[in-house]
Amino acid sequence: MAAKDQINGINFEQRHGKDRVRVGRVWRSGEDGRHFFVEWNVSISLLSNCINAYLRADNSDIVATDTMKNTVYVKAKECSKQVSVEEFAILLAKHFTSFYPQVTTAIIKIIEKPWERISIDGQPHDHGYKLGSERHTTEVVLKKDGALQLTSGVEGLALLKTTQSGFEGFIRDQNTILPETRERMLATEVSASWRYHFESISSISNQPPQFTEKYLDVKKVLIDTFFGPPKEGVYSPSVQATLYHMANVVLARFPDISSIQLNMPNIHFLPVNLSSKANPVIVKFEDDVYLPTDEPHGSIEASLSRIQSKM
Ligand SMILES: O=c1[nH]c(=O)c2[nH]c(=O)[nH]c2[nH]1
Repeated sequence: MAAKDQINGINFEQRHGKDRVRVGRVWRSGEDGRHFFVEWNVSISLLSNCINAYLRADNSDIVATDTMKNTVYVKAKECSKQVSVEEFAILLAKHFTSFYPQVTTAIIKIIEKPWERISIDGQPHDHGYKLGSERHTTEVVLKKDGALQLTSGVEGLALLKTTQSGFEGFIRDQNTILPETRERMLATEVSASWRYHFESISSISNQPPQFTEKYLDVKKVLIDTFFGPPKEGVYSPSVQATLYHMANVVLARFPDISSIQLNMPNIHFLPVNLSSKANPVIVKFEDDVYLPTDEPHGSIEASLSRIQSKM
C-alpha cells in the first residue's frame, strides 16, 4: 500500500515512516504494588501528500520520521492506564491520521516482546519478569475517513510432537526418495495473523474489545488443535491438513475474526542410521534418535477468509 500519484503519465507511489522504534512501559498499580511491563517494537508507515519532497526538494509537507519516533514515547507516556498492543497501535494511527492534514493512511505494526511475569515458589512476582518465546503482533491500517483494518497475530510459536504424524500418498516420480510413513516427528514454528471484522474506527471506539484475552484464546485454540487431547493426541496426515484444521477451528470459535493466515514450516528431524563397512548396523533408527535441523525446511502457508454475505 502506498500513496499514489500520476506525474507526466508515470505512476508514482510512495510512503515513509520509522521502523523498529523500541519502547518499554511500566504501569504501577497503586492498590497492591504490582507492576505491569510491556516492551514493544513499533514500525510506522505513513501514506501522505508530500510529493513535492520527491519532485521539488520541498519538505514542507513531510512529517519527519524523527517526529514519528518521538510520538511513540509521547503516546506511551500519555497512556496512564495499561493498554493492549492493539490499542496502542490504534491510538498511534489515530494520532497520525487526525493530526496531520497531509496524512491519508497510517500503517502501524508492533511486535510485543514476550516478557512474562515470573513466579517464585508458585507465587506471581510483583515486578519480576522472564523472557518467554512466542511474540504477540499487531498491524493497524487506518485511513483518514476512519476505515480500519485490524490484524493480530503470533509469531515464533514453536510446537513439536513426537508421534501422531505421518505423510503418505504424495506424488512419486524419478526424484522421490522420501518413504511413506504413519510415524514421524512433527515440528513447526507457527506464524499466524488474524483479521478482526471491525471495518471502522467508530465500531471499536466506545468499547475496545479485550484484545489481549482474545490473543491468548486464539493462541490456545491453535495449540490445542495442533496437539489434540493429552493422552491420545490427534493424527496429522500432513502439515497442510493440520494447518487447515487449526485455521478452521479459529474461524468457527471466534465470530469476530473474518480471516486468518497461517505459516507453518515443516522443520525436519531426520532419522539417524549409522553404519560402516566393518559394522553395517552401528545405530538403527527405531523412532528414537534424530538429527535436528533448521534448514532446509518445508514451507507451508494458507489463508482462510469468510465469504462476505451479500445480504
Ligand atoms: O506434511 C508434509 N507436507 C509436505 O508437503 C511434505 N513434503 C515433504 O517432503 N514432507 C512433507 N510433509
